[in-house]
Amino acid sequence: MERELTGLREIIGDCDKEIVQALKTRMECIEGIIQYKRNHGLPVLQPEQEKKQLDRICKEVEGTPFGEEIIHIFERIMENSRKIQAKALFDRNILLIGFMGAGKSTVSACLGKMLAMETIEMDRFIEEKEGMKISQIFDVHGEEYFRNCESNTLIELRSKNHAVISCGGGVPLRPHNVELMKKNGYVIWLTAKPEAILERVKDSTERPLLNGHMNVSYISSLMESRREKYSAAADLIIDTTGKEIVEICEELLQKLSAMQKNKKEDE
Ligand SMILES: Nc1ncnc2c1ncn2[C@@H]1O[C@H](COP(=O)(O)OP(=O)(O)OP(=O)(O)O)[C@@H](O)[C@H]1O
Ligand SMILES: O=C(O)C1=C[C@@H](O)[C@@H](O)[C@H](O)C1
Ligand SMILES: [Mg+2]
Repeated sequence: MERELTGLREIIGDCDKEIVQALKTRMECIEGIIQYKRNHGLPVLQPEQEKKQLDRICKEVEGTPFGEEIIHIFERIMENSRKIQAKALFDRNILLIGFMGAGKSTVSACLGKMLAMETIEMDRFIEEKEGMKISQIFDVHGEEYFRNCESNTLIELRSKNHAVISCGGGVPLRPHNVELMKKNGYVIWLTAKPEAILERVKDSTERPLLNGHMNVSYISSLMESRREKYSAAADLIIDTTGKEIVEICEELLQKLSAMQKNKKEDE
């Protein structure tokens, strides 16, 4: 009986060795793919390719016991492959800035999934720390206090090195914040036409600066007054008007890779 158990454990040990070897080979292939994509200016991530691989695995395990568990393991393998690709392609944080409703939070969530990167919402981070919603912080402590919370959060986030950070809409207003952001990663400015912004945020009361001012003319003038500040902070600008989220993320990744490539060639 005991010998049978030892035998089974030995087989598991051999399986693990084979799995480790196969994973090493798989990761090496991923490194090769990264290099190829870089050299040929191809999109960073190709979700249709991942879907093809997963379909292949599903067929392979069809009707076998543990099919569901095996698929689950492969999903993790693919998630980690995305992580390796993203780490190789982007060596720094990605910080999203822009007007309220420009899509920073939505794009950040989508990018985080695509690149298997950690995502950080500055507004949520502050809400958790202060134990109240942004609108309450404005009501109880005033805007200046909230702006100090933003600056302190940026200081805390200096320790992050591979995250997508969705900044509050007003973060680039302070020059010192801009300095911190630029040191901490690539700053991407998401823009949208005032009409599109209004359409996106008109039913929400969560943005204190817009409460009582839900109209295109107010949004336009506040946006205009901030344009120079956003522009000074931005490494890259992406117009989101009329675009789907995935489309925006793909454009962002394409432009970011090209920018990184140019930067490295200049160095
Ligand atoms: N490209 C888009 N097309 C249509 N709707 C969008 C787009 N991007 C975001 N939205 C929608 O607009 C709303 C605001 O988006 P989101 O919260 O991501 O903006 P934000 O830039 O994070 O705003 P804030 O600065 O207030 O945090 C959400 O309901 C979201 O679903
Ligand atoms: O643009 C702004 O000033 C703000 C944007 C939101 O993300 C919140 O940070 C807050 O509502 C202020
Ligand atoms: Mg947001």
